[in-house]
Amino acid sequence: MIRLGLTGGIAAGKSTVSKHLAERGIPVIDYDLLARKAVEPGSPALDRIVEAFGPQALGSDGSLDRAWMATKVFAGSDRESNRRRLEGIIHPAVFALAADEDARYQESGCPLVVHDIPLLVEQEEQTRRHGLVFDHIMSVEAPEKTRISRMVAQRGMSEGAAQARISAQADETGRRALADVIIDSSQPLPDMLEAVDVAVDRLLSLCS
Ligand SMILES: CC(C)(COP(=O)(O)OP(=O)(O)OC[C@H]1O[C@@H](n2cnc3c(N)ncnc32)[C@H](O)[C@@H]1O)[C@@H](O)C(=O)NCCC(=O)NCCS
Ligand SMILES: Nc1ncnc2c1ncn2[C@@H]1O[C@H](COP(=O)(O)OP(=O)(O)OP(=O)(O)O)[C@@H](O)[C@H]1O
Repeated sequence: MIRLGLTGGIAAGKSTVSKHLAERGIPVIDYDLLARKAVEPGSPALDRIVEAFGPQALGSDGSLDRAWMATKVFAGSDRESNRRRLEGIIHPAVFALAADEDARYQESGCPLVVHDIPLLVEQEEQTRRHGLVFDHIMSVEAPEKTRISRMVAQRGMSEGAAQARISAQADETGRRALADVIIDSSQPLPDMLEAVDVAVDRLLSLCS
């Protein structure tokens, strides 16, 4: 089974690419989704977050207050230590869930599985520790100013909050150092998806 790591900075277009690949019937493991699953009400990770950050971490419905948590880990002078603390709680659960999903796809004989993982560069060592070694890495890229305007226009984020997320992540150089496929998401969507198809078809043909 080919394991393709799909990465990119925030709002670069990873989900657009992974949705397209899923529509082609290719299995996708979505780490943002797993990170939400890991902190569902009743989960050990959510209990640990409350222990670490206090009851303000919970909204009135008892689930993680994501907007509050985002201000703790992406803004303020303690953001880096807070982020490390939150990641230390959530990531082990996320990578364990991802490894389980990956194993299920492997058992069912899938030729290719995509790991949609925003923090692939930052967490490369941790993925390896969970036995997740990528045969290929696709990085989806767009200029910072394009990504900021996407976040502002489509997600209602302030420019500062958008910039803060970018600053919390590896830069393009870090991603390029690992990637063997680069997808430019500043080109028109049909062209971008065509480039994705060409790259993925090539990977599939290499293993047949
Ligand atoms: C802080 C949280 C609650 C904010 O939630 P919110 O709904 O605003 O964002 P969401 O989870 O949808 O993430 C959106 C994007 O933010 C970026 N992002 C998320 N977590 C991080 C992080 N720890 N470091 C850098 N960028 C991050 C990614 O590009 C991600 O695609 C949430 O992002 C979180 O729990 N982060 C820690 C878990 C994590 O690292 N997730 C990334 C996948 S493993
Ligand atoms: N080639 C493109 N042309 C125009 N808009 C695009 C293109 N690719 C992606 N987008 C748009 O950019 C926005 C961000 O894309 P997407 O949600 O896929 O990013 P992401 O990398 O998954 O973000 P996150 O890191 O938050 O998960 C979306 O509104 C998407 O429609």
